Amino acid sequence: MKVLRTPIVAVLGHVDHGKTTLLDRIRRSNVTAREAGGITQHIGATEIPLSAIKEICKDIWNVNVVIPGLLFIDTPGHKAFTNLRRRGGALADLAILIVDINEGFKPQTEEALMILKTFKTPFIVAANKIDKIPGWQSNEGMPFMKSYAMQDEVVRQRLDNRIYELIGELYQRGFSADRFDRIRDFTRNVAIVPISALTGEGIPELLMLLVGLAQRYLEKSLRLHVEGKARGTVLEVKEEKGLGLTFDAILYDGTLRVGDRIAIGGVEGVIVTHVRGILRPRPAKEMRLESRFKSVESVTAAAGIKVVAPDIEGVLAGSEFEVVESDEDIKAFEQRIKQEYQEIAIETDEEGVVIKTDTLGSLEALINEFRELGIPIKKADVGDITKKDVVEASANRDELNRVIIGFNVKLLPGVEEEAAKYGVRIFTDQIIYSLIDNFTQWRDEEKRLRERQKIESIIMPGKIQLLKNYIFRRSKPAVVGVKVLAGELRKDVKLIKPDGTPAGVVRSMQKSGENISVAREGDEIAIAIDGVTIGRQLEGDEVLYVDVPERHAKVVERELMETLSENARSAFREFLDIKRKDNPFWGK
Ligand SMILES: Nc1nc2c(ncn2[C@@H]2O[C@H](COP(=O)(O)OP(=O)(O)OP(=O)(O)O)[C@@H](O)[C@H]2O)c(=O)[nH]1
Repeated sequence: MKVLRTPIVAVLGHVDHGKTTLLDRIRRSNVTAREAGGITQHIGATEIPLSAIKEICKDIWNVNVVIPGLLFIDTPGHKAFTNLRRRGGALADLAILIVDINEGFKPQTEEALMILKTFKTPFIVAANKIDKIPGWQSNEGMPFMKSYAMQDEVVRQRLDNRIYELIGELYQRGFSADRFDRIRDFTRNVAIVPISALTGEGIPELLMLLVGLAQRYLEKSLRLHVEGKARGTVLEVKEEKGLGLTFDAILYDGTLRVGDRIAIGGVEGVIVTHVRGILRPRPAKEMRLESRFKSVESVTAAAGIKVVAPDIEGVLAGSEFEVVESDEDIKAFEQRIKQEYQEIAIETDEEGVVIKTDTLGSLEALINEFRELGIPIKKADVGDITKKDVVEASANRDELNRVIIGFNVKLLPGVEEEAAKYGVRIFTDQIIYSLIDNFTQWRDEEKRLRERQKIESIIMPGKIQLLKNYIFRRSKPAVVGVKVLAGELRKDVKLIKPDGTPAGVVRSMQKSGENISVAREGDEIAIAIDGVTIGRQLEGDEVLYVDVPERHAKVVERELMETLSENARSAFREFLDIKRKDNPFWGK
């Protein structure tokens, strides 16, 4: 028979949308479910064996399942998710994205989605707090479909409307989703299960779908070597009274035994030690006993355990460990950890921003998102922000890249002063989504500002008509009424005639008796022109063009055409024709 390991499930979602309540509810479940097969408490995780899931779902159970159950990681949230890694990705095999159905999407919902996308983790959306929908009649622990059928028509409508909103939100972010009972192909669609973590409604469907998803998609990766090499992820290192230093871990592969030699990722490289003891929590009813743990000889994945081992001071939370039998094994482990780190932490683009994060997982998610946005990355690494980072960021040619993005990291002393000195901007946040949002907003605003500055310093095309009936003075300077036919006219620009000959410099402009510095398409104004005499170089009724300097004309033609009106564009083309009549390469 195929032996599949227990899939590991994480719960993600915005603050207060109900992650903890859902985990609590699943942990407590109803009494019969607990008696049915023991929902067992692990270290850092809760296991619901298949028998207990079947009991919770008994009204609707219709699947053929060979996975042994589900293991929920007890620490909810994206941090737990991105911190806990295993070979090439996140520790969790599956995720529940919990969204308060009455509030909809929030920043951390966005963030969770982003992370799930990065790690390609299959997930189900739990639309929580349906009991708060006005008029909802709660039915403790009932399957959603059954409880839904018992609600008033208007209440059902209210719920459906909110589900549609969620579908819309997910659609905008590239996910096709629907209420679970309307989905046929779960490979293409994200299922939304309406639940109440408080009353337990919908939890039967949620669990059953998770089991179904695991069974369908993960068979290959779950078909592990329960007998193979033990591998796991460290949750945290903890001092335990009477035991000394221990580490809590999730074993995701193989069987770990007391006496096994293990290699673990540490602050300063790989640590090699051996398992002195494996502890599991005592069942709740034995809680009064002296110790909270019981010692076991071996344990099989997936499981949450506490490991007693010597020399583990430097062990890094979130890193992997593996049983090693020989020196080659240790080397291979070191190599793999290094390679994985190198694959993620990058030092590539010559020009780009600097990214610093707290963990490899969050680094991976951020890099992924920046790549998708097309923002260059010069350096990405785990750790606090240092002066060296400031120096690297400041070496960028483009100011838009003189930026450090910090997720959940500190600024080391002196960094702020250094950044101010070198004109480096630092963005930090504890939500990836807001971090990216703040940065891109700044970047967009900065770009707009530049564009404006560029436009303001560039002499833009313009075409004017002299008005013969409004000649106020013939020379020194000539003062004459004009109409701006296209583009704009500024003080101090030179003018030319359609044959390319110079027609003086605009010294000043007046509109309705007021001095102005710029006139736009359609304006009728009086201008003073230096360097010409009306009756000699000018008749006083001709069309004139702004003499855009060659360097400016290049910029206009290459970059600013889109900012011009239709009229200004054709006036500019006429102007270029004049200039290129004798020199076809003018302004090219
Ligand atoms: N009415 C109702 N309230 C709920 C439900 N689920 C959670 N709550 C309440 O919502 C509040 C927040 O729930 P938590 O479970 O603490 O939310 P969380 O997502 O774990 O929040 P953080 O741990 O702060 O991120 C609590 O007051 C819960 O009692 C539900 O299904 N219905």
